[in-house]
Amino acid sequence: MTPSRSSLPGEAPLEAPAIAAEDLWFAYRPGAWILRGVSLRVPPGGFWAIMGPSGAGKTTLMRILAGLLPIPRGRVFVLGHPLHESLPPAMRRMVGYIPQQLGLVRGLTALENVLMGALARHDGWRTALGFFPRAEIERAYALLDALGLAEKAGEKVIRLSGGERQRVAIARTLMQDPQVILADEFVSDLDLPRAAQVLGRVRELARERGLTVILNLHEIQLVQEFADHVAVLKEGRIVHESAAAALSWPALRELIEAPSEPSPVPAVPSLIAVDPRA
Ligand SMILES: Nc1ncnc2c1ncn2[C@@H]1O[C@H](COP(=O)(O)OP(=O)(O)OP(=O)(O)O)[C@@H](O)[C@H]1O
Repeated sequence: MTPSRSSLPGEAPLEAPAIAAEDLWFAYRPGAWILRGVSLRVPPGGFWAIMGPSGAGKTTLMRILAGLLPIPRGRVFVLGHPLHESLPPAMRRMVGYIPQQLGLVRGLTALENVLMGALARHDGWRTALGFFPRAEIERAYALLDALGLAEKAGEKVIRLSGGERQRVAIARTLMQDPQVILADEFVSDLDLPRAAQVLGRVRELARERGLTVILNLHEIQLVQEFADHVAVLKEGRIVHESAAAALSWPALRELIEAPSEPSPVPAVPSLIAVDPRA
């Protein structure tokens, strides 16, 4: 069941969101709630930014949406499937997650890293040993080419610049054929012009493919230029949502500096999550 309500008489049908969270709570340790009742609905094809101060819970939220953390309380739907129940493996491939540290294998080449994105489609021993069908190799190369990295395909990741690595990570995620991309501050190591270049390309590719994208971003200029919608997370709660262009830097600062309102604590104290990967 998806969380979309049916439309009222005379109203256009409501589009089911690509990602929806309903009253999502999360704690790494008993009682220390990191997310406190987060609700959001990201429409298909949306290009959303999540902003907020350090420690607000942005990475935690991304990891939950990527299916990497348990959901102790609340409901999350990805492409209409309930993530709080079990998500079929085929659905997991529909969600591409780019962590802040990118998760590339530095000793492998750019092309080999991109091919990793196809692993889930080929679970035989040949791919485990690095033999990919020719068509996949050509696709991986085409993706690197589309991101301006054709001539770096054979270069080991350890020898690439920060921006080149970011583009390899994007190519690897696209290789997975996702419908949703979740990217966690993946351009934070770049200066603004280079971050803008990478984000511009990601937006183009996302539009061409009809992807839904959520990015954790720190720079308001990048949010205004590239995102169509922004949500601000503070102390585990969404304190603002609007069109990205409508959020100014002074307004963001005011939101972040405003005194926090107390939030009700969930009634079931035993629902505590532990991060198994921590
Ligand atoms: N594995 C973990 N175990 C325990 N606490 C954690 C773990 N990961 C994060 N936290 C805590 O959860 C809170 C939110 O962290 P999170 O990384 O989600 O915030 P963030 O908004 O992404 O911050 P930043 O912008 O600095 O990356 C922080 O107080 C952090 O210390």
